[in-house]
Amino acid sequence: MPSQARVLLGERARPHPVGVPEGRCRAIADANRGGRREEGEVVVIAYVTFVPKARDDLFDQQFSWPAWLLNARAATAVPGQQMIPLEYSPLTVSTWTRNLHHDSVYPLVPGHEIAGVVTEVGSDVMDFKLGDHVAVGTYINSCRDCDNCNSLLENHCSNFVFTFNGVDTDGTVTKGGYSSHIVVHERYCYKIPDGYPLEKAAPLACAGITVYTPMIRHNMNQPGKSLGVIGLGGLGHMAVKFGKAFGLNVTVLSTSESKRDEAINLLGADNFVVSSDKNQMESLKNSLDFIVDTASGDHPFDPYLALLKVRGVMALVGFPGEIRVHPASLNLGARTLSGSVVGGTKDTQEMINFCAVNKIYPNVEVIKIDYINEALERLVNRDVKYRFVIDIESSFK
Ligand SMILES: NC(=O)C1=CN([C@@H]2O[C@H](COP(=O)(O)OP(=O)(O)OC[C@H]3O[C@@H](n4cnc5c(N)ncnc54)[C@H](OP(=O)(O)O)[C@@H]3O)[C@@H](O)[C@H]2O)C=CC1
Ligand SMILES: O=C/C=C/c1ccc(O)c(O)c1
Repeated sequence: MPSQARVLLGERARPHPVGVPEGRCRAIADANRGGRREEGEVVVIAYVTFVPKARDDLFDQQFSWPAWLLNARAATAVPGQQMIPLEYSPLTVSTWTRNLHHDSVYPLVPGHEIAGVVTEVGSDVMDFKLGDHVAVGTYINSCRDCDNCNSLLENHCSNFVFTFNGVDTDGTVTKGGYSSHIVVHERYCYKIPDGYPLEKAAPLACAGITVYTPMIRHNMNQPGKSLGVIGLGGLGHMAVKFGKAFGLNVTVLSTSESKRDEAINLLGADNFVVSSDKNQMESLKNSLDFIVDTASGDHPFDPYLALLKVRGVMALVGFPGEIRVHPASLNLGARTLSGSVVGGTKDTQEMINFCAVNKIYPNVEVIKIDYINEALERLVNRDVKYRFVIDIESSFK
């Protein structure tokens, strides 16, 4: 019988040692709970991303920065246990953190792009050992019995458990990576190859796999094909990197003229189009094999679908409020509008290995915890290239 996976975070809440301005956050005393381990689980303490998208929600009375500050502190204070200190934690606050689904359970500890070092392994763990560098992504459990799980497409298991704000098989609400450590079944843990910078690894576990999956599924790893990337953010910049590594002709479709130079000269995109410029969009019509739509906000779909060749595919990975498409945008040219969500465990490990071999690294800005409010401000203003990563360990030194 497979052992049950759990994600369990910091042991005890303590007064946090880092000053955070009054009114910006509120401490949660009961955010943590005792850690338990079972066979088959590894303990990971890590770096986590931070990507808030709506400022007000971040200061929601029950969403609390100190929740994870406290967790991070507690990690170093638990005696007698080998654990992985949380080192970097990219800031990502997504739909759940914002309670857009109205299902958030508080206190809420986010963080679903996690990278760290294994400090403890359960007796049944086969593939990991102490000291391994590992990542944990969007989900930490699934039924392990359905067709999707048996195909290692656990991301489509109807019982998959989100890394935070999910209800695990034992009824507990999961807490994410803004924490001292995470205990996770090895199935949902990915090996980071030797030499891969740990502080850059966390975004692979969500941003990376989310764009890699539809690109592979739609055979966009064939050199010479043309790729459009809507939205140059955490996901979009990874799509550009994968596109170039696959030998594609990459066009960035952005709302921000200010990103042109970076897209072309740093990320290596072949073309950059401001989506509000009708002439630029017109010149691209019927030219793209595939588009990956990473835009986080509402936007029209018809102008982008018009850029696809006959039988071209646009894969939606972002979560706009709604999709409105004129039927002719799909019927004429037999175009497809598809969707995708993160990726399975096999594909995730494959993607990480691909990144290591091809030296594909997410662009991150490593920050300490006391920079959190400035980071928030900059995130709101889309001023980050392309993930803030919190160096938790150093923040407490
Ligand atoms: N399907 C899945 O499995 C997953 C989905 N997501 C979703 O993907 C989306 C992107 O995430 P992430 O990359 O981290 O977010 P970021 O905030 O890092 O980037 C999103 C980018 O979208 C563009 N954008 C924002 N608003 C609009 C708008 N109204 N119209 C057009 N473009 C817009 C901007 O790029 P620019 O300035 O270039 O226009 C922005 O930089 C989010 O909706 C997120 O929830 C995230 C992870 C997994
Ligand atoms: O089931 C849907 C999950 C989507 C998702 C995963 C990760 C992330 O950052 C999101 O914004 C959405």
